This record gives sequence, structure tokens and C-alpha cells, in this order.
Amino acid sequence: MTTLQNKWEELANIKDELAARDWFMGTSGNLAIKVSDEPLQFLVTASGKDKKKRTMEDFLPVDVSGHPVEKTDLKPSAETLLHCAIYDKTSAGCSLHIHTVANNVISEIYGDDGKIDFQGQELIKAFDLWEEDALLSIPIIPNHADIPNLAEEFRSHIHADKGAVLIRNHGITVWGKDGFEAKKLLEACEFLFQYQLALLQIKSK
Ligand SMILES: CSC[C@@H](O)[C@@H](O)C(=O)COP(=O)(O)O
Ligand SMILES: [Zn+2]
Repeated sequence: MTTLQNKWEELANIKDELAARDWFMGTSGNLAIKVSDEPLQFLVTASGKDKKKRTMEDFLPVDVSGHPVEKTDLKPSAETLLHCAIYDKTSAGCSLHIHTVANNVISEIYGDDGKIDFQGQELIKAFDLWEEDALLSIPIIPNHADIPNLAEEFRSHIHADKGAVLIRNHGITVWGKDGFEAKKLLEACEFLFQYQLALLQIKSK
């Protein structure tokens, strides 16, 4: 298998797993995986597809600017520029974006604070935060309709080879060194969001 085929398979398997959790409602979500560094190329989901289905047209390779590397009728994800920002600024190998009810509600509740913090939660260890008083702070940015504008604001919150950013009333994008790590971070975030919502609900009674 070529690197491209390997990466395609890796991303397709992740897509299937996230689809099984119903994390691609209404064709939302997009996924990317790095194929090469020089030149920078990554596979990204084709725009507007039903991501619960597995087809030969699910992904296409794009370059550093998010343009298809070969002639194709497929359109790269509308949010490809966010993935470009990640691969430009970090050595991450995989980036995942999903919309869930939990991540949208959390982004709205804490949106005015510009972040949500988690402390004293076991699952923050997914982000390599091991100290007893460690704090995981997930930025929340406005959902700019203009994607270059959204990507620019998103970019200003990329500071490490792994991370997560919430887009208000839109979804979350996470990145990590490979598919395994990116998926782990995504699952950890969704656990923390669901926990927080359950806690708020109990406290409000
Ligand atoms: C159909 S709603 C979701 C889109 O607007 C977008 O936010 C999204 O996540 C998927 O867009 P796509 O272009 O398929 O990658
Ligand atoms: Zn989206």
C-alpha cells in the first residue's frame, strides 16, 4: 500500500467510527489527515457528502493552500482552510471537526467567556495534562460566515501540536499527532462537554 492509500484507510476508519456515534448529522463535519510534509499534502473530506457512507469519493488530496492536487470534480470541505492552518502551524498529522448538540450548547453557554475551563477532571489527561491542579482551557471563537476570516481567528488559537477549539454554535475542531490521538482528544472533549451539561442540569434543580 502507498502512503496515500494507508492514510485514506486510516481516515476512512475514523470516519466510520465517528459516524457510528452519529457525529455527522446533516452532512456536518470534516476530517483531514496529513499525507506528506514536503510538499505539504493532506487528505480532506469532500464537501457536502453524507459522511455516514463509505465511498471512493469521500476524500481528496489537497495542497498547503487547500487546493486539490489533481484535477477533480470533487470540492474540498468548505472548512479546509482551518485544517490548512493546523498543518501550517504544527506538526499534527490529523485534524477532526464535528458538530454535536453537546459541543454546540457548551459553546453557547460559555461563548461570552471566550473559553471553557476544565480542572480536576480525569479526562483532561488526554491532552497530556497530568498535574493535580492542571487546567484544560478550550477557546470558543465566533462562527464567522466568511471562512478565511474564521480560519484566521481559528489560527490564532493554535499553539501546540495537539489542541481543540470550539466554534460557537457550530462545532469543534481538534488536532493531534495522528488519527489515534486526534480521535482520543475528540472523545475526551465530548465526554467533558456531556459531563458539564449533566452537572449544570442537576445543579439547576
Ligand atoms: C451542512 S451544515 C455543516 C457545514 O456548513 C460545515 O460546517 C461542515 O462542517 C461540513 O461542511 P463540508 O463542506 O461538508 O466539510
Ligand atoms: Zn462545520
